[in-house]
Amino acid sequence: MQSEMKIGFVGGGNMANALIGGLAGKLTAAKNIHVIDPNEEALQKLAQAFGVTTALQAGEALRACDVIVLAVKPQQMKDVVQNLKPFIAAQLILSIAAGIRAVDLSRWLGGHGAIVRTMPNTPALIGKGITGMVALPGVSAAQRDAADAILRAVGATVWLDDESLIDPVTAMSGSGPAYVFYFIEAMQKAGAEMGLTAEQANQLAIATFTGAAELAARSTEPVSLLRERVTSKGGTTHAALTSMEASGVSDAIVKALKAAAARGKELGEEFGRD
Ligand SMILES: NC(=O)C1=CN([C@@H]2O[C@H](COP(=O)(O)OP(=O)(O)OC[C@H]3O[C@@H](n4cnc5c(N)ncnc54)[C@H](O)[C@@H]3O)[C@@H](O)[C@H]2O)C=CC1
Ligand SMILES: O=C(O)[C@@H]1CCC=N1
Repeated sequence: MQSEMKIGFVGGGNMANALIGGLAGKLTAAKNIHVIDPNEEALQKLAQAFGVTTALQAGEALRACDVIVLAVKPQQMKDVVQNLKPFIAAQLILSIAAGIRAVDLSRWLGGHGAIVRTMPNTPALIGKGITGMVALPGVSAAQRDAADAILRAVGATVWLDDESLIDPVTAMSGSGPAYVFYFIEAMQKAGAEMGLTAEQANQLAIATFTGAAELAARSTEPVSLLRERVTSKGGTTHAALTSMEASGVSDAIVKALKAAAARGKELGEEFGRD
């Protein structure tokens, strides 16, 4: 059932598009979604695609919102939030920015307590996102439900007790779609180098990813067992996995995710000062 929730977006870029795609006309009517962005082209695209209302800067429409989603780059957050301050009263503030800590957002907003920090991902665009979320103690049960409803409109939600775990979530599912695309690109390249057409390589790589991921999602058994079932003794999979182990692929992936989490923490320290 559609709610009457009024949702403001500050920033109408990639991630706002992904979220609005799942919300407009579903959780709430498109007219209840208001987007602020200084980029006129971005606003036109959103208005045309979803029928949301837009403005180049914050105004009364933002003040009337129940929830305001902060969807600008971490580097811009402090300036953006300080300019929003005159328009913030009781609204729930929902940040999707990597790194930026809730306590810094609260300070920039003069001690605002109703803040939920989240980390969604781009599959939200097709309703298959997953979002890690954490609430400041000043968030009411109703506001927590509203935040959950917004992110559940575009996929699954995982609530965290400890804000520091948002950086690992960012490293896994926030940035994760890029690792999957990277792996698919490498498989496509291999297929093409071995003589398949680009179209065949594309079809084979993507169907393998979606099929294996669906199998893992539906299985009650550990993923390692599913892997072993593909790996015949002395066979082709064994040859590939032995080569990957020799190249340190698993260790490299663990190292890469830790680098992403460290960068998240660093962004918070770098752009959350004063
Ligand atoms: N792209 C992704 O996969 C994910 C991104 N995020 C987070 O989402 C946030 C936005 O990222 P993207 O959408 O990828 O970036 P983007 O660059 O596509 O969008 C940012 C938007 O903010 C707008 N903007 C700049 N100054 C503004 C201002 N003063 N007021 C309002 N809007 C302003 C820009 O014009 C742009 O349209 C970031 O903080 C990022 O960490 C979180 C999860 C996944
Ligand atoms: O790369 C980034 O910083 C953002 C956060 C997660 C996905 N994209």
